[in-house]
Amino acid sequence: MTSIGTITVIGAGTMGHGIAETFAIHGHEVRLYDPFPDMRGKARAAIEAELGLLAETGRIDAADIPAILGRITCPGDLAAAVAEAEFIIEAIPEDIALKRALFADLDRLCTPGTILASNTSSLGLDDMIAELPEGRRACCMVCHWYNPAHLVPLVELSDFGNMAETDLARVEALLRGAGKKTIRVLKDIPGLIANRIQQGIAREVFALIEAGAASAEDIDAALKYGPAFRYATTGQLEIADFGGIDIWCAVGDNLLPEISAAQAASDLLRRKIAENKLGLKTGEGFFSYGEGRSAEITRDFHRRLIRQLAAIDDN
Ligand SMILES: NC(=O)C1=CN([C@@H]2O[C@H](COP(=O)(O)OP(=O)(O)OC[C@H]3O[C@@H](n4cnc5c(N)ncnc54)[C@H](O)[C@@H]3O)[C@@H](O)[C@H]2O)C=CC1
Ligand SMILES: O=C(O)[C@@H](O)C(=O)[C@H](O)[C@@H](O)CO
Repeated sequence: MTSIGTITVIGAGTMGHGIAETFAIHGHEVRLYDPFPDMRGKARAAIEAELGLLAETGRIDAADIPAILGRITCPGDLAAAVAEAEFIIEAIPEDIALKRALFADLDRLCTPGTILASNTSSLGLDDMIAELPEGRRACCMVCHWYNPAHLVPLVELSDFGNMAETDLARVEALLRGAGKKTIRVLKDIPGLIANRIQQGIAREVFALIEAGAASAEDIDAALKYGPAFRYATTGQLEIADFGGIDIWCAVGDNLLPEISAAQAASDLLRRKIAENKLGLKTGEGFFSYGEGRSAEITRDFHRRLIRQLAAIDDN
């Protein structure tokens, strides 16, 4: 099986910069393309800051940082960014029209056999590539990373039977070689696996806040020191086995009629959007962060995740 060489990441935002950083840390030449120069600049600054914290916490050697940065180029021209690339992943905004247009551009610009992946959170692969020729569609997949991409181990691979096994195996080897934990999603279901689970949890959390069941701090603490604490080392199906499937069945019958079955995002989120309380990026969401503390708070969040990484390294 031939390993993947040059990698191109399209979209240098929240996810794209971390994906590019991850591949560069693991020795790959990476082109990080974005049409907006300011985004390319912000991406490089974010990568440098994150590499500094990885070095400070011993995850990488500080002496390697110049070489890692040297493996990342940030072209502003799409054709140049994708030339000779063997694996391309897009992390552009979650907008089906944008993604369809980008895949059409990639079909025009890329050599046959180039693997094209989407980091989409919720859109269907087929919706993005339906207009592409059959041969190009057979090289398309979803490759869904979690935020922050350079720290969260999970990457969900999903081709829905669309790709040759050899190509899927090459991507799997690429990601595992970059320290990621991959799973294969077998059905064309929007949101894949972990996002569907996560949205189910978030739906109930927002419903509990709306109902005034507990404070925001306590609801987050309940998750952090309860189920999420267990989930860090033990999956839900194992937990059901350990707790007793009969118990999980009985409790399910009692509680499922009681919990939220909302079929749309909570109005609580819409009210906060209307108040421009978008979270850390506007200084307030469910919690208040004050002005100009985004970098400090993000660094603390990453430091917590790095400690968590150390804990699961032995798993
Ligand atoms: N933010 C998150 O927590 C996660 C997001 N995702 C998915 O990753 C994708 C990207 O999300 P984010 O990184 O959060 O978005 P973002 O808004 O932070 O970054 C998107 C980047 O794409 C660039 N861009 C816009 N139009 C473009 C185009 N036509 N061609 C190339 N670049 C373009 C923008 O300049 C921006 O830098 C979305 O599909 C999202 O659903 C997946 C996992 C987590
Ligand atoms: O949480 C993540 O990192 C990913 O699962 C995402 O796709 C987005 O954050 C999404 O879950 C937001 O709803």
